[in-house]
Amino acid sequence: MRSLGSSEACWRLFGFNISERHPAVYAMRVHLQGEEMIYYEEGQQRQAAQQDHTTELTGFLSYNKAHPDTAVKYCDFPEIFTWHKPTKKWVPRRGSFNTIGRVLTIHPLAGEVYYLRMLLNHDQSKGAGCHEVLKRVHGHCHDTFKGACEALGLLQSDNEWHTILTDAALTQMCPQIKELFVTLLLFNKPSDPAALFDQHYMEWWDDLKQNMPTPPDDKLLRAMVLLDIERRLQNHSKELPDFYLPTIPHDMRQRVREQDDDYKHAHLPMVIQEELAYDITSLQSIVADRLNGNHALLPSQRAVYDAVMDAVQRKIPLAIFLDARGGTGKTYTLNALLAATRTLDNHKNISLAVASSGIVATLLLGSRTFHSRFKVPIQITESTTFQITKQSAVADLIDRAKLIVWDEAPMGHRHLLEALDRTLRDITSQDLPFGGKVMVLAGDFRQVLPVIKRGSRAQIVDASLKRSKLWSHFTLFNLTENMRVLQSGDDKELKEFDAWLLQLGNGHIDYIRDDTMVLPPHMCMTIDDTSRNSLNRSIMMAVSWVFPDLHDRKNDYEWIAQRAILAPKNSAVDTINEHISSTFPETLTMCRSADSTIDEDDATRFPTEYLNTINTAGMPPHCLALKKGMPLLLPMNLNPKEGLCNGTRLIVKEIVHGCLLKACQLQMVTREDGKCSFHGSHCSQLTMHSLSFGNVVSFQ
Ligand SMILES: Nc1ncnc2c1ncn2[C@@H]1O[C@H](COP(=O)(O)OP(=O)(O)OP(=O)(O)O)[C@@H](O)[C@H]1O
Repeated sequence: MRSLGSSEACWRLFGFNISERHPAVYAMRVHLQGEEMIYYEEGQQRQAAQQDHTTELTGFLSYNKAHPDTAVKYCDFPEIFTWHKPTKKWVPRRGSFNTIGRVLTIHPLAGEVYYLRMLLNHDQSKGAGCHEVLKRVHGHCHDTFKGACEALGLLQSDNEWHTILTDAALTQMCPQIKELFVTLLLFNKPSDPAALFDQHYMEWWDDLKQNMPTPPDDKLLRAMVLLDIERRLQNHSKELPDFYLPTIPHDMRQRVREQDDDYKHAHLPMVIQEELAYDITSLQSIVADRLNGNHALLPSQRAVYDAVMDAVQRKIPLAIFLDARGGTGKTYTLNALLAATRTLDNHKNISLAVASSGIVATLLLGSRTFHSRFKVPIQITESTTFQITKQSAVADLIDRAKLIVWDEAPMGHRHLLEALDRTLRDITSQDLPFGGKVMVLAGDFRQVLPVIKRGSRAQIVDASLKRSKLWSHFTLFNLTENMRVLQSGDDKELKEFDAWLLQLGNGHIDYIRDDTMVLPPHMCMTIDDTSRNSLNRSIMMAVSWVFPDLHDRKNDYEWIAQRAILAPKNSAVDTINEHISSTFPETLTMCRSADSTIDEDDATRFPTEYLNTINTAGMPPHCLALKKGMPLLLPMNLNPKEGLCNGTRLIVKEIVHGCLLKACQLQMVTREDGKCSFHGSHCSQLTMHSLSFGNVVSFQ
C-alpha cells in the first residue's frame, strides 16, 4: 500500500480500516446430494467421514423441511437467516444486518451441479425440503436438474419450440403455423431449425394440398412447404441457408411449378412478385374515391397528385417534398398516388413506399421501413452505401420502380438521402439525381429530426435533409388544412391543440429558459401536496389520470389507443407497469428470458443471475409480468408486414407455456365517414424467449 498524501498517511498510521465491504456477502456452497466437500488431515479419513457434514445447502433444505411455510430462495436466505457455525444451523436473523447471499459460481461444464445452482437461484428453491423436490416442475418430477431447468424455460433449448409447434398444429391454420415458425427462426434462433422443420412440416401442408389437381407425394409436399417458408423468409430478406434449413433442389422446384398454379409464375424474384400482387380492384376503388368520391382530394392534395402522375406517365424525373404537418392528409394523398401508379401499365407498374419508422410504414399501402427496403447498414457516414448489389433481386426491383415514396423523411439523416441518390444512379446507370426516378418525400420538419446521439442543436440541424446538396432538386408542396380537426366538427379542444402545436412547431411559444416552456393548463395534471413528495403516489395518480378504470374498459380499444404514458427510464416504466398490472385481478404470468454468455468460458465471470439483472436501454427485462387483458406497446420491428412494429399496441389474450404470447393487435381503420377509429384485429403470436442479447420481444 502506498500513502499518496498526508491524509492517507494519517489514516494508515491511526490504523483505520482501509477497506469495507457493504453489504456483507455470504458465500453459499452448492453440491449434489451426498457430495459435500470434506476437509481432513492425512490419515484422518475415518474420523472425517463420521463428522457432521451439514453445509449451508443441506441446512437450508432441513430448515425448509422443518418449517414448511418458509418461502425464501436459497440465495436470499442470508438476508433473513444467519448461519450458526458451531451448530451448523440456520437461525432467524435478530438484528437488521445487511447481508446478501451469493451461491458459489460453477462452470457450465461441471454438469448437474451447474443446473442445481441455477435452480437454487430461482423461485423453484423456495421452500424446497430436499434435492429431489427441486426437480419437480408443474407436477412432473424430472430425472435431472437440467431437465427441471429446461421445463422452467431457463435453458436455451428447442423443447419449448417443439411444444409450441405441436400445440399450434392442433389449434391453428397452416399459414399461421408457418408464420409462427418464421418468427421463431428470426427472433429466437432455435439451435436446430432443420430438426424442428423435419419433426413438424407434415402438419403444415393442408393448405397447399387443396390447390393440387392430383394428390402430391410426400417429397413434393415437403418441397412445397419449404418453398412456402422460403417465400416468407424472403419477406424479411432472409434465405433458407441462413437458418441451416435444407435447400430445394432445382428439379423439385420445377416439379412444384408444374403442379401448383400459385407457383407457376414464380420465376420472378419474390420481392418483385410481392409488388405485383396488389388487389387491383381495391386500388381502383381507392383512386375513384379520392378523385371523384365523397372524400375527394382537396385542391392542395390534388396538385401533388397531378404533378406526380404526370411525371410518372411521361417518365420524366421529378423530386417533390410534401411539407405537411400531422393530420393534413399526407398519408391520404400518398396512398392515392401509390394506388393510382400501381394500376398503370396494365397493373405492372411498380411504386415503392418506404417510411422512416415501422409504425408509419403500416399506414402506407405496401410500405416497408426505409432501412429494410434499401438494406441500410447500422452505421451511416458520408460515404455509406446500401448493401444492394447491382445483380440482386432488390436492385432489379428498384430499377423497375417508377415512383419512390418516402414518408416521414425528415427523420432520416441527410447521409441516407445522399446514399440513396448514389445507389439509384448506380442501379439505373443514369447520371441524374435519384437515377431519374420520380421521388416523393413527405414529412414535417417541426416534428422529429434525425437522432444524433448526444448531438448539439447545430449537429442535428446539420444532419437534416435540408442541409443536403440534393435539397435544391426538390420542388416544395404544402398541405395546411388539418383534416383531422375538420372532420371532428366543432371540437374546440382539438382546434386549440392544433393551433398550439403549430405555434410550438414554428417556435412561437414563450420559453421560460432555453428549453423549458409552460404547457397549457388543460394538458397538465394537478397533484396534491401529499403526493408531490412521494414518487409512488404521484405515479399512481398519473396512472389513474391517464387510465381511469382501465380494467373495466379493457375491451374499449378506441379508448385505450388514445392514451399512453411515456417515461424516460426503464426503471420508471417498470414501476408504472407494476402498478397498472396490480389493478388487474387476473393471474400473473411471469415470462422469463434464458440468458447465457456466448462464450461458455465467460459463464463464471458473468453468472446467469447477473445477466438476468441487466436492464439497459434497448434490452428487455429478464422478467415480464403479464396478465390477460393488459395493454402492451411493442418496442421493436418484429414483422412490419403483419403490423407488428415498434409502437404497435396489443392486448394480451393468452400466454402459452410462458413463452408464446397471443395478443390482439389494435389497428387504425378509416371508416365510411372518413374518420379513423381503432379496432382489435386478428390475434398475433409473439414468442417471448430471449436466448441471447437483442433477439427478444419485450413490452413496456
Ligand atoms: N381529402 C380528404 N377528404 C376526406 N378525408 C380526408 C382527406 N384528406 C385526409 N382525410 C382524412 O384526414 C385524416 C388525417 O389524414 P392523414 O392520416 O392522411 O394525415 P397525415 O398528414 O398523414 O397525419 P399524420 O402525419 O398525423 O399521420 C384521416 O382520417 C384521413 O382519412
